[in-house]
Parts: sequence; structure tokens; C-alpha cells
Amino acid sequence: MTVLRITDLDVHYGLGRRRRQALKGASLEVRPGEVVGLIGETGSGKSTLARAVLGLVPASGGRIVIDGEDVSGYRNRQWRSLRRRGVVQYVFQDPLRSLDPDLPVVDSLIEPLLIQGVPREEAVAKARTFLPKVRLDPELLDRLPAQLSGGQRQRVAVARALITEPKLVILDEPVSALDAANRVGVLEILKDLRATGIALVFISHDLGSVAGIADRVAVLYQGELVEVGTAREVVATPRHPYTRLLISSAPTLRTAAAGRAEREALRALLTA
Ligand SMILES: Nc1ncnc2c1ncn2[C@@H]1O[C@H](COP(=O)(O)OP(=O)(O)OP(=O)(O)O)[C@@H](O)[C@H]1O
Repeated sequence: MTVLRITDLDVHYGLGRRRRQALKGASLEVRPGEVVGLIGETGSGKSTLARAVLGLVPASGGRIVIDGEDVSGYRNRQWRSLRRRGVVQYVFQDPLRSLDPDLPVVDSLIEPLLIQGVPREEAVAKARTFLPKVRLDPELLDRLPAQLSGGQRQRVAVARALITEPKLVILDEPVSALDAANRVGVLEILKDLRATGIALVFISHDLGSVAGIADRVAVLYQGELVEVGTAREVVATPRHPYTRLLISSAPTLRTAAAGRAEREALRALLTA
């Protein structure tokens, strides 16, 4: 059983002479309880893949199956209905994008439930039980986002994504804007989540920051998934030059650290 299966996915942006392919034949499976790190440099297509899975950008080819449901031919109305059910949720890099600055955090937190038609009182009660799961004190519910620290805001954003009890959560660089202590805090919460059976796709430009938490790593390079394997395999025996470059540039992956000359040689190979 897979929570997400994408097969030969193509996505294009623009029309006519401006038409550009952002994803080329991408295939990836994510199983329940699995953490998949989606790695690639800026512009490689990471957010595009996430947007396609949420129905926010149309696929021009290939298939997407979410929790057994083939959504490939869905129209906007069907996507909206799927998003409303909260099977797949998304956490932005910047938590302020999912929290309304003018509303107490409780309102942002319960919004996905209200959209589903859950009565407000019941939704607030659920929000209270959810905050401890992301290690936040329920008394923060009445504060405005500006009255929270960056790490607290990101944990509220994670709680908001979890409140509909999704099968899959896509996190777009969820810790890159945080300081070291908060980064560890959020990563620990994400590790706890795996035990609940939720699947996580963790987007990052930095292999080093996801290798420790991801079961499998998928490497995107110029719109193509050039490598998919366990984090250990990918770090120990990278097959694609781009992956080797990523590893050699990740200071935390000392095992395969390469010198500047080797990195330049790999870059030259990629641009040849
Ligand atoms: N709305 C859009 N219209 C046209 N081109 C786009 C659009 N969104 C993204 N692109 C292009 O598609 C490619 C992939 O972009 P995408 O945002 O998926 O990359 P990314 O890997 O998420 O990058 P980053 O790490 O910077 O967020 C890039 O070349 C980008 O310029």
C-alpha cells in the first residue's frame, strides 16, 4: 500500500514559446509512516512536485495516485474537495503564510476543520489536544502569530497541517528559517510523527539536513528525479554526479566530504 504514487509525472509552466518543462517523467512512491526527503537545488522542481500533488498546478502527463485514489484527471472542483478532506497537507517554509497575522492562532489552527464542517467548539477542543503533540502550551492559542517565536509559529503551522489527520504531509523547507535549537525541536516532533503512521515528504536543498531523518531520499536535478534510495545508500553510494556533488557540499555528511577540486570536477561534469 502506498500513500502517494506518482508515475512519469510531467509539469510545464507557460505557454507557446515561453513553455518550460519543470518536471520530466518523475516517479516516486511514498508508503505509510515513511519519511522521504526530496532534495534538489533551487529551481530543480521540488515545490512544483508538491504543488502537483496538491492539485495547485496541473500535470501535463503521468499519473498521481493519493491513498489509492487516482487523481490524475481531476478538475479544480475535485481537487478542492480532496484538499478539503485534508488527506494531504502542506507546511510552508514560512509559517506566516499559513497563519493569519490578524487572528489569534486558534483561528488559523481550526480553519481546516471548520472548512470540513466541524462545529467551532469541537474544533477548538481538538486544537487544545493537538498543541501538546507539537510541544506547545495550549495557552498560546489566544495569542497573535506576532506574539510567538519563529519556532513556535512553525510548530503551530505543523499542528495546523496535522489537525485533519492527514495521510501525507509535505513540508517545504520546514526548518531552514529556524535557529539551531528550534530546528532540533521541530525535527524531533517530525520524528515522533512517524510512529503515528503519517507519511512525510520533507523538501530541502540540503541533503545533510534530511539524511538523518529520512528513510529514503529522492534527488531532483533539473526537473528529473535522478536518484531514489535509502538515505544510507544514497550517501554511501551515490550514482548520479549531482548527488555526489550534493554530498560533497554537505558539511554534516563527513563520510563523503570532497575537496574543492573534486566539487569543481563534478560541476564541470554536470554542465558538460
Ligand atoms: N508559476 C511559475 N511560472 C513559470 N515558471 C515557474 C513557476 N513556478 C516555478 N517555475 C519554474 O519551474 C522551475 C522549478 O521551480 P520550483 O519552484 O519547483 O523549484 P524548487 O526546486 O522548489 O526551487 P526553490 O528551492 O528555489 O524553491 C524553475 O525553473 C522555476 O523558475
